[in-house]
Amino acid sequence: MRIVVTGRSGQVTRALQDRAGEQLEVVAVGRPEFDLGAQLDPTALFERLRPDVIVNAAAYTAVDKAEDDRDAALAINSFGAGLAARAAARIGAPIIQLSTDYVFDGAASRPYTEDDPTAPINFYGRSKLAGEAAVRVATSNHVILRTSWVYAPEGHNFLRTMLRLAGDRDEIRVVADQHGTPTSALDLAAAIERVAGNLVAHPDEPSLRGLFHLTNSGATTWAGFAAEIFAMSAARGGPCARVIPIAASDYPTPARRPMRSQLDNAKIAQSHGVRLSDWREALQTVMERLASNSEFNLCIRAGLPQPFEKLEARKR
Ligand SMILES: NC(=O)C1=CN([C@@H]2O[C@H](COP(=O)(O)OP(=O)(O)OC[C@H]3O[C@@H](n4cnc5c(N)ncnc54)[C@H](OP(=O)(O)O)[C@@H]3O)[C@@H](O)[C@H]2O)C=CC1
Ligand SMILES: Cc1cn([C@H]2C[C@H](O)[C@@H](COP(=O)(O)OP(=O)(O)O[C@H]3O[C@@H](C)C(=O)[C@@H](O)[C@H]3O)O2)c(=O)[nH]c1=O
Ligand SMILES: [Mg+2]
Repeated sequence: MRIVVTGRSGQVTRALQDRAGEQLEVVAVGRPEFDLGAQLDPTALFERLRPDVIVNAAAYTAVDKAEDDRDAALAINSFGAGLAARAAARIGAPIIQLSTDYVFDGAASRPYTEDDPTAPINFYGRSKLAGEAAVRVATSNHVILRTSWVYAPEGHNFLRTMLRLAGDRDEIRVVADQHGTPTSALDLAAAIERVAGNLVAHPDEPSLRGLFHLTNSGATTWAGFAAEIFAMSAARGGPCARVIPIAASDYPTPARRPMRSQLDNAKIAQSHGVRLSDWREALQTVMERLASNSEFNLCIRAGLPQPFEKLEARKR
């Protein structure tokens, strides 16, 4: 199977590339020849690459920046997604569109299902929701996959931000009243491969198409996620800091974030046979991967920026 994935070095793109092997070919397309913001029709590019499935993973993902950079966020996340989906339809390939828990307002008291009404409270969420609609209009041969709190050993994510901040701080204040589910890009890529395989194997099966929620299982808060990151990092001699739980109201940001955005994963388990592990288990795997890369080890070996010393001091 050949997957064409959009975005050059995004977390999901890289995780898919890592899975490439005999059964799976992964071709990443990105700027400049594939630019979701430039409103260029990618039909000819897709035609040339002859994918079995297209994964639109490219997006404007800077949540706070999107509040002030609305034209770009909308161009990429909405119009761009529509262009990619129309091109997919023209070449007869299914498209898997990535979307987000931030399409919800977070006021629910239980995990959101695919039937629950959306009501984004920030512009990133609005632009991604408009992207879902654009894909739906362009082709019925789609899967819209809403996920949340994605992290990976590489790229821009909360895990790496926390480890970096722990490099020069003993304490980090982290929001403890926003609930959701951290999701490993590695697990997400495995699931995408499975879903793509199902779409190819059953080109006319409607139950495999449409809207699905997919995250690791369980839930926590950003503070809970940070605490687990540091516990696992400390166990490997990596950077760690004390997490000071705070209210979101004490951490002002340009964009509001949902208070509860856990997603119910029952539908994709039923239709595609995909079920992801508990978020802590997934985090272990990513931490192992991270600990084996040079950056993490360098930090330990050089004793810089003293994560190890801090840890030793605490043990004494
Ligand atoms: N990160 C998260 O927490 C979550 C992400 N999602 C969704 O999952 C998908 C994948 O996210 P993730 O892998 O984390 O994304 P990243 O933030 O890691 O990467 C974004 C990707 O989008 C590409 N990109 C940005 N602008 C353009 C453009 N104008 N034209 C072409 N490519 C562009 C970037 O390209 P380049 O490599 O060239 O910089 C990069 O590859 C996105 O649709 C996102 O909305 C959903 C829920 C949570
Ligand atoms: C860096 C930092 C953040 N925070 C808070 C701010 C915010 O409420 C929360 C998460 O902040 P971030 O900016 O890392 O995460 P954010 O960009 O909101 O992450 C979102 O990205 C998009 C792309 C998605 O689709 C969502 O699913 C979600 O993953 O943590 C702290 O409390 N302390 C800190 O030191
Ligand atoms: Mg962010």
